[in-house]
This record gives sequence, structure tokens and C-alpha cells, in this order.
Amino acid sequence: MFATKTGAHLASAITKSAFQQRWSSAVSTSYRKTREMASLGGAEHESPSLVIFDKDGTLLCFHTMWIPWIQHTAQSIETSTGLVLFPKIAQSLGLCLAENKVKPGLLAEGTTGQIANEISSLLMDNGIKSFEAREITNNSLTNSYDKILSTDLVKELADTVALFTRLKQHGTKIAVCTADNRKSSLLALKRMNVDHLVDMIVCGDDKNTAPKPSPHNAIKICKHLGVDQSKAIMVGDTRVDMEMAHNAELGAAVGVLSGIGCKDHLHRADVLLEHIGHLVNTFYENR
Ligand SMILES: O=C(O)COP(=O)(O)O
Repeated sequence: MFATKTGAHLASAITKSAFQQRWSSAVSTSYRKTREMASLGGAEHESPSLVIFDKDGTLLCFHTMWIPWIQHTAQSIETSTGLVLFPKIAQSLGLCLAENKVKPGLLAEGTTGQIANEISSLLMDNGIKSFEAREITNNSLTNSYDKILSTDLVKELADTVALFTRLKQHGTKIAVCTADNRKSSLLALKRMNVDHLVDMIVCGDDKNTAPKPSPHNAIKICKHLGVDQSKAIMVGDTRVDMEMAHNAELGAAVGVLSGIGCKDHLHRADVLLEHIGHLVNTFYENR
């Protein structure tokens, strides 16, 4: 019902702003067609029953929170080891120091567990024993977490309260599926004033979960909320968000350009939006 697989390639030949207009109209046309066909067949147009949101880069500005986090972590590791490692850590996780921007990579797409493994391996490659490497990494990551949680590094990318309220008025369930830990995810949703509007949250450090792009978490959310996978859509800013949606056979993979991924990185998106503020216009008949 939500599959709007219009060609991502259409975009490549046109300029950015023209591209954005063309792309959204191409998407709407295709989506309209799907709806028209559905109503010709006597079926009512159906809006998504569930929207699964990625958190960082989709609801919140990625860079505002995660650049200070990795900077604190690297600083603490350098203090513990006496080695200059920040450039190597940045490179291995996908932080571009020249632009001070997070690029696609583990920092943007991985869980804290995956990031910890990467940093530990890097410390071992630099002569630190395995046990010590893990201990230094874990302590540095935890201290850095505590540091950023005590500051207000939540920068919203759209009016989340308005969007979530609108979705609820349409009877749509809302879930958040993030690589981030539960503690900071809950705090972020609370700071955004939307914690009471979210039906389910799946986080990177939850038991019985699997990192994106595994379909596991998306399927788990659909089952728990009693929604058929084809009636759910996934909204995210990275390749793994799009791949999780396809792997779980969700109704649509919706890419947003407000985070890490550019249009090339998000080439598997069925629908590409500037930011989540355009979601209702794209997917709902009565806005
Ligand atoms: O915590 C991260 O690194 C990414 O989190 P996200 O899955 O919400 O984008």
C-alpha cells in the first residue's frame, strides 16, 4: 500500500533544489496513483497504522549531541593511555574532523556496543592489552554519556509535538527504533515532550534486539503493537534505516535529508523528504 518505488535515479540529473521539488512531486504522483488504484478496486485509502522513527538525525540533530560525546570519549582515552588517538578514533567511526561533521559510519549507524568494540580494537592495535583496552573504552564511553546527559544537547529538527499529536489524531501508532541507549533515549523523548505519545521504544542496549539493518527490531515492534508489517512505515536518515525497512518488508522506507545521509546514501528510500515535517502531507489524505 505504501510502496512508492519511483526511481531514485531520476534525481541525479537535476540540480539540488530542482531535484528536491521534482523528487517530492514524483513521489506524490506515484503515491497518488497507488491510492487511486486502491479506490478503483473499491478499497478505501489507508494511512499508515504505525510510523517507526529513527531518533538521531530524524527527530533530533545528530551532530549537536554526538560530536561532543565522541570528543569527550577520545579526550578521556587519551588521558588514560597517554597516546594521541582522537584522529584515529574519528576516522574509524566516521567523524570528519576537517568539517566537524558526522558522516555515514559507526558513529551514525552503530550501537554503543559496536562503537565500543571498534574503539577497543583500535587501542589493541596501538599496543594496549585486550582487558585494559576494553576497560578504558567502557569507562570513557560511560563517563562521556553521563557528561552529555547532564547538558541539554537536544535540538529538534521539526515540531515533534505537533507531528506526533497529528499522527495520534489519525489513529497512527508511533514507535522509536534507535541505536542509542535506553537511558538517553528516554531522556531525549521527555525533553522533547513526546514521551507520552510514543507507543514503543526499542534501543541499542535493550535485550533481545539486533542492530539495524537486521529486520528484527522492526518486526518485534509490529508484532508487539499488533500492526501488519505492510501497514507500517520506517522513517530514518541512514542507509541502515532504509535497509531495515526493506528487510522487514514494511510498507515504505522513508528517508529524511535532515541527518547524516544525502540522497546517494539514501538511494534505497521509497520516499525522500527534507525532514519529518513533511510526513503528514505525504502520507495522509486529510492532513
Ligand atoms: O546512537 C546512534 O549512534 C544513532 O542513533 P539512531 O539510531 O537514533 O540514529
